[in-house]
Amino acid sequence: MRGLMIAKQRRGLRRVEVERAPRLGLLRPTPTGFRVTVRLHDGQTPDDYERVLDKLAHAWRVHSVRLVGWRPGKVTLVATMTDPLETVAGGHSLADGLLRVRVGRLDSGEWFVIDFRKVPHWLNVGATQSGKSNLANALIAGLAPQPVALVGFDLKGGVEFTPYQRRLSALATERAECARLLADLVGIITSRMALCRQHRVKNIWHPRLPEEARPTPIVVLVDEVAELFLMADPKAEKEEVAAVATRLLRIAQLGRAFGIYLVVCGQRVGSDLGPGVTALRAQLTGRICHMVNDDETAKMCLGDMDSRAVAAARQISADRPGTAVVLGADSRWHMERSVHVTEEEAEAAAEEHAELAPSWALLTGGPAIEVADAEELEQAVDEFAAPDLEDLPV
Ligand SMILES: Nc1ncnc2c1ncn2[C@@H]1O[C@H](COP(=O)(O)OP(=O)(O)OP(=O)(O)O)[C@@H](O)[C@H]1O
Repeated sequence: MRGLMIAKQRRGLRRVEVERAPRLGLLRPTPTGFRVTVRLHDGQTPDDYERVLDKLAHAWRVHSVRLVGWRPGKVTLVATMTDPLETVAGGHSLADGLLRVRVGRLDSGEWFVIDFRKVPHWLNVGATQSGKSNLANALIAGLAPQPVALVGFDLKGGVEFTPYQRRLSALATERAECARLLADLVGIITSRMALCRQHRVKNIWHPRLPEEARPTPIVVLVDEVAELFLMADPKAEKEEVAAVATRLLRIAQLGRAFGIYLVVCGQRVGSDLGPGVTALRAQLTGRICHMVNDDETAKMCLGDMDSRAVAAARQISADRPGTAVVLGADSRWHMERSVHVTEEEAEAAAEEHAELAPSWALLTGGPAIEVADAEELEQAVDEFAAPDLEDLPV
């Protein structure tokens, strides 16, 4: 490792960089390798370690080394002896508490948990055969036994989500149907707002809201999102696309507080699809980038947070489907591989828990509450809602 030293010269003092051995603390074993705290030399920062993790892995003869945390003057490194993503075993319950699903393993060996209450909306991107549907299967299998309503928007003509229909509260397979379901979902938000207002709480999870009044959380899975925005005949379709885009954006902006969560999957989410997609993408803070065909798509998915994340996504190989770069609750990026969940397994889970699917009528009817001032309520929705899509930057 490089450190800074003050070197004496004939005409004064000069700072020079020198190679210095890391000051390692005790090695503590983990299930997949070891963890160690390193004291930084004067002038070193955690970034100096981030830059040489590959070199450390070779020097220590381990599969990988990751920097998992730092305190002033110290960094903590985790070394993994073998590749934990080689195979990710299933065969256990994926549900991990309300609205939490253990969908895969991180390269640190820990579970990759999608926790909707921490990160409400997710973007799941990847080329064909990269593992997007497998991740959706894992989510369905993990959410099916939970008291959660599931809604499918399947723009592949229904081939993705129809097998799970008995556990879904609603399924839309065409854009016009999606527009109607989205309008219903905005209506659900409106009535949940009224409920929260009545109980003087800011969200449906507030302890002051009586348990019996707490509405069922809804997870909305959207497959092939580009199909919602592509227009063969802009003149005829513009209005419908704008309605879909505005409603989706409203749900993304307001959903968290009112228990509506989005998982948006697709091969492309580029701004070429229109300003609605750009605005929607900004609201989807959880990111999952499977193998993609170009840098642009990886950047669109992962943002410009860290060029190393984009480079890592571009290195995912086609013979490792289900592998992805993920960005979640801790705002750091990780390599992940999802648990392999076949369509048959997800379908079996959906069948087994079909009785947990609340009917759409029940969800849209909402609890019996008085809307004191419907006009004011509408106004509140508008206040939070999306700006005019025409005005959004592409
Ligand atoms: N984690 C995994 N482990 C092992 N195999 C996997 C994993 N994830 C996906 N696969 C396999 O890779 C193949 C492609 O996966 P999947 O259908 O999920 O990709 P996709 O991105 O949805 O593709 P498409 O867009 O073409 O529908 C499938 O045969 C699937 O079983």
